[in-house]
Amino acid sequence: MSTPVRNYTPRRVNWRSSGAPATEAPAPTATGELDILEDEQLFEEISWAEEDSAPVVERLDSSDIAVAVDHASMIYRIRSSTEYLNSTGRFSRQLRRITGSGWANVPALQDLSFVVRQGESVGVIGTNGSGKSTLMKLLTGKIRPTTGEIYATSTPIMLGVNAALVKQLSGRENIKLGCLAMGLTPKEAAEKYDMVVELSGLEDSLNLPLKSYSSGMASRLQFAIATAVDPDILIIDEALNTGDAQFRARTKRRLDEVRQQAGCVFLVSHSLGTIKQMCSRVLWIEQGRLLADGDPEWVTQQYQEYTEHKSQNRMRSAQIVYERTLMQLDQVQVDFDSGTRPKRAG
Ligand SMILES: Nc1ncnc2c1ncn2[C@@H]1O[C@H](COP(=O)(O)OP(=O)(O)OP(=O)(O)O)[C@@H](O)[C@H]1O
Repeated sequence: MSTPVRNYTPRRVNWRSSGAPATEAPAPTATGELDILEDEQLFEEISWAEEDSAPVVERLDSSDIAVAVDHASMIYRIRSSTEYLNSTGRFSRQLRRITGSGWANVPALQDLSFVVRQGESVGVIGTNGSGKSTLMKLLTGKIRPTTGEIYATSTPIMLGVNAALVKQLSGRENIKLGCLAMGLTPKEAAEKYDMVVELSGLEDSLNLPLKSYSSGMASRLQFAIATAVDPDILIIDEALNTGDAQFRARTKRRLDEVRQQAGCVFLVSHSLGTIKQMCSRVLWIEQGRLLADGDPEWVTQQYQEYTEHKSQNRMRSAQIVYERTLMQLDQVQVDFDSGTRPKRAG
C-alpha cells in the first residue's frame, strides 16, 4: 500500500449565499405532479441567488482528507463506425467531408469538484450513462481527466476488477498469484488464503484449472481475491458484485469488514436501499454533472422523484426537480497551499 500523503491543506470554498433565502421548491399537486414553473421565473430565481452569494471559505484539516476532485471533466474521443467500415471508400470520404473527421467527442463528466474526508462512506447514484463508472475510473487513475485534477492520499482500489485470473492455473494457484499481484507480501497472502477460499465457496474445485470453471465461479473467485486487500480508499461498483444469492450474502460480511477498515469508501449502486443503509453521504451524478452532494435521505428522495417523473415521461417535471436540486448544491473550489499538493490519483 502506498504511503498516505498528509502534507497539504485543501480549502473548500462554498459560493452559496449563507444569507440568501433558499428558493422554495414547487409544491406537489394532488396527483403527485409538480406545478410547472415558467422557465423565465425559474432562471430569474437562480440568477438572483447567484448575485447575492458570497464565498464562505472553509479550511480543512489535511489529515482529514482522502480524495479531492478539482474541476474534473472527461470527454471520451471515439472513432465513428463509418471510419471503421469504409475508411478508404469514396462514399466514406465524402461523408467525412460533410460530418467531420470521423471522430466524435462523448462528454461523460463536466466540471466535478468535491472533497471526501477520511472515514466517509460515499454513495454514488445516477441514471444509466450519467457518468458514475467514468468517475470511478478517474479515481482509480485508470483514465486521466480531460481537464481538472483528482488527488488522493493513496491509490483508490476498485474491488472486483484488480485480480486478473490465469486460465491455465488452478483456483488455488490463482488465489496465491492474485494476492501477490495486488501487492500483498507472501506472508500477507498466506494469511488471507483461508478467508479467500471460504468467501469464494469453491473449496471443492480449488485444484481444477480455471478454464474448467463456469463464468459465475470465475467471477466469484475474482471477487473473493479482490477482497484480500485492505485499501485506504475503497471503491465498490455494485455492478461488479456478481454471484448468486448465497454468495452475495457471504460477501456482505466481508465487504462490511473491508469497509470498516478502509479510510473511505465509494459505493456505486442503483439500489437506493443499499445506499441509504451503507452511506453517510451521497453524490448524485446526472448527465455528467454533480447534481447533489449531501444527506442520503434527502438526495435519494430527490433522485427518486426525478426518476419517477422520467419513467412517466413527465420531462418538464423531471427538469424542475433537476434544477431545484442543482440550486441546493454548494459550489466547491479546491485550493491548495502552494507546494503542498497531494499526489494525483492512480
Ligand atoms: N470507453 C468509452 N468510450 C466512449 N464513451 C464512453 C466510454 N465509456 C463511457 N462512455 C460514455 O460516457 C457516458 C457515461 O458513461 P458511464 O459508463 O460512466 O455511465 P454510468 O453512470 O456508469 O452508467 P451505468 O449506470 O449504465 O453503468 C455515457 O454517455 C457513455 O456512453
